[in-house]
Amino acid sequence: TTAPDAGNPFNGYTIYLSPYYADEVTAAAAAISDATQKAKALRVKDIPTFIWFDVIAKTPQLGVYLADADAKAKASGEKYLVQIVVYDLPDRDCAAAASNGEFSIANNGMNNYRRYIDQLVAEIKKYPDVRIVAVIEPDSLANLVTNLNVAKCSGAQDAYKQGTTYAIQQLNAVGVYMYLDAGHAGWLGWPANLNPAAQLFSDLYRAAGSPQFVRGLATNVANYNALNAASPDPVTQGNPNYDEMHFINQLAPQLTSGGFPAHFIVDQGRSGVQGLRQAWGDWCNVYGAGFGTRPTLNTGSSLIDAIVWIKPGGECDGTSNTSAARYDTHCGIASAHKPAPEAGTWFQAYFENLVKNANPPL
Ligand SMILES: O=[N+]([O-])c1ccc(O[C@@H]2O[C@H](CO)[C@@H](O[C@@H]3O[C@H](CO)[C@@H](O[C@@H]4O[C@H](CO)[C@@H](O)[C@H](O)[C@H]4O)[C@H](O)[C@H]3O)[C@H](O)[C@H]2O)cc1
Ligand SMILES: [Mg+2]
Repeated sequence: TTAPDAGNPFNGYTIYLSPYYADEVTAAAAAISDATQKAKALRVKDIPTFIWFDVIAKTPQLGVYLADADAKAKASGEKYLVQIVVYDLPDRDCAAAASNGEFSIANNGMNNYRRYIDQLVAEIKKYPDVRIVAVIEPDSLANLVTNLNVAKCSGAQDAYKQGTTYAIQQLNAVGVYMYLDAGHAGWLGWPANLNPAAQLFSDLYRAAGSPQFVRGLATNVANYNALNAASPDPVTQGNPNYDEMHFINQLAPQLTSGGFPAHFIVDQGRSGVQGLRQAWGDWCNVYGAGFGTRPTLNTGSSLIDAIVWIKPGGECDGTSNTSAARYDTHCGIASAHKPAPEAGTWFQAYFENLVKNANPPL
C-alpha cells in the first residue's frame, strides 16, 4: 500500500451518509405526528454516523456502500470517506450481556473472526479511491484494562489482542485509517486506569509493527460524556478527568512516550445533555439523552481530528426484557429508558427524545 496522508485523514473529504441509518430515520420521522418534531427528526438524515459491521452477514454490504460512495465521488468530483465500526470479536462485550456477539472463542471464534476481517478486506480492495475510517472493536481493549476480574474478559484476553492485531494489520495493508476504541473518561479516564490503558494500547500498537494507518484512538463510543463540560457532571466526582478533553489530554502524552503518537476522534452523538446519570457507569439507554455537537473537524484541539457520531442515535444499547438471553441489569436501572428492544434494533421512543433534547437544537 501507499503511505497514509500526513495529518487529519478527514481533511478535504465528504463523509458518506449511511443509507441504513437514513432509512431508519425516515421511518422514525414518519411515525412522529408533531410537525415540528417530524421536521427536526428528518434533519438527522443528513448527519453522518458510523456504519456498524456487527455480524459477518453484513460484510458484503460494505461493498454496496463503497460502490455508492465511489459513484457519488465520480459524479461530483468530491473525495468520499466512509465511516465504519469493526465490531465482531469472539466473546464480544465480555463485561456486559447486552451486546454479546455471534462468535464464541469456544466455538471456532478466532477462525470466524479472521474470516470476518478477510471479507471486509475483500470488499475494500475493490474500491481503492474511497477513503475508509474505521473504529476498531468498541469495548474490547478497555475491558482488558479494568475487567480481567470478570471471567469472560480474562478468558477473552488473548482473543481480543490477537483479533485486534489481525484486524489492524489486515486493514492497514489496504489503507484503512483506524482509531482503536478506548472507552471514555468515566472508564479509562480514572487516574488509576490511565497508565495501564496507555501501556496496553502502546504495547499492542508496537507489537503489531506500528501500522502506519493506525491514527489513534476513539473515545466515548456509545457513551454520553461531554467533550468539554461547562462544569463537572456530579457523577464524575473524584475523577479530575471529568470530560473527554481532560481524559485525552492526560492519555495522549503517555501514549506518545509509549511509542504510539495517537490522535483522537470523539463520539458526541448522544452527549447533548449532561447530569442525567445516577452513576457514571450507567451506559444503557440513558434516559433524557439528546443528540450532541454535530460532526466537525473544528474540535478545538490539535489532538482531536474530528468530533463524530459513532453510535447511531436511536439504535438500542440493550433490551430491558429481564427474561431475554442478552438482558443486562444496566438496562433495567433507573437511568435506563424502558421498555427497550434488543441491542442494535430501533428504539423509537429513545430516538424521539434524542431529537427533542438535541443540543445544539436540530
Ligand atoms: O473513585 N474511585 O476510587 C474509583 C475507583 C474505581 C472505579 O472504577 C471504575 O468505575 C467506572 C464507572 O464509574 C468503570 O467504568 C465503567 O466500566 C464499564 C465496563 O466495566 C463500562 O461499561 C461498558 O460501557 C459501554 C459503553 O460505554 C458499553 O457498550 C458496554 O457494553 C459496557 O460494558 C462503562 O461505560 C464504564 O463507565 C470502570 O471500569 C472502573 O474501573 C471508579 C472510581
Ligand atoms: Mg454495547
